[in-house]
Amino acid sequence: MAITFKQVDFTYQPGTPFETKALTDINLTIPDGSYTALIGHTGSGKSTLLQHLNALLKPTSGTVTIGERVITPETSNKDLKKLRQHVGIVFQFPESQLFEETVAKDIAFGPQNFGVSEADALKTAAEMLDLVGLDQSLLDRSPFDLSGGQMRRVAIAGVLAMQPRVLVLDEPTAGLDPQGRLDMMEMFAKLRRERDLTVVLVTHQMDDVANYADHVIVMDQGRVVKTGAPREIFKDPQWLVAHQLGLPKTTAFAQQLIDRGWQFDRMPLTEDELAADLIAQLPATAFGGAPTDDE
Ligand SMILES: Nc1ncnc2c1ncn2[C@@H]1O[C@H](COP(=O)(O)OP(=O)(O)OP(=O)(O)O)[C@@H](O)[C@H]1O
Repeated sequence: MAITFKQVDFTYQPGTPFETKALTDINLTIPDGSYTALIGHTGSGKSTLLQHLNALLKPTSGTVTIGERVITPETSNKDLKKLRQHVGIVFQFPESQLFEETVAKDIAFGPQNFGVSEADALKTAAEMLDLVGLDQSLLDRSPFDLSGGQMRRVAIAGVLAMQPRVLVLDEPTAGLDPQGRLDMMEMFAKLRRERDLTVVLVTHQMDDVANYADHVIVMDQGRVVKTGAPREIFKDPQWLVAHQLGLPKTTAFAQQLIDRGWQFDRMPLTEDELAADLIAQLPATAFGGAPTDDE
């Protein structure tokens, strides 16, 4: 499901001494089926933009088109249920929103709220638990007895239980250890493949952008300052620094080599790409020479 912003402005608390303009003239498209990363330094407007993706916030001016649905400043708060079902948002630290006495009930809560029978919602809960890589034996446990990583997966299962077509992730790996982060990111990649989802990832982790995203939106001071494929975004390290953004580790390493006279046909983004480029440039003897027929 594609999402398009046209000339969107958003102001918090307009007409008060606390008035803050958070979005200015946003024009962008999140392509259907894309894995879009939304990046920008603190306060650039990412969370504000994210809340427009399912009309939790409505533009102060301009339009947001989500699939067939057009949201304008005049859109009523009624009748947004379907939209909220289609666009599932996993907020930061989603485990803080768990509240039911069992994992199964917590995951089933959303569908039941949308009129699904208890039996069907519990069946969905079991399927979703599987989808997020947790064992069925957890269904009857209290969510508060689980580890932090498991709790987060349960919260994500609750969002997936609504069968969204767009999954929005706000810093989903915050607070996890490196292995937990990798597992979580791999889980989203698998979910996207298996469920044909459009994914929107808000992140400060440039490695995740390089490894997973196919489309990037860069924000600065409430404006979109660049959009493009990761390779396009990361090819200009000075521009990134000027916008207080880092480079993926692999790209930063390649940049150091470039500064020492190495050349790359393309800026390597992932470890695999860097390894392939380095091997191609090193003399075969560096690896003990190419095997001969005698060996
Ligand atoms: N509820 C609010 N009321 C008033 N101003 C707000 C509110 N939420 C955010 N802002 C302001 O809007 C601007 C954009 O903030 P936003 O949280 O969208 O940025 P962000 O890029 O998500 O930041 P971070 O990376 O720290 O999460 C900032 O100037 C912020 O202070």
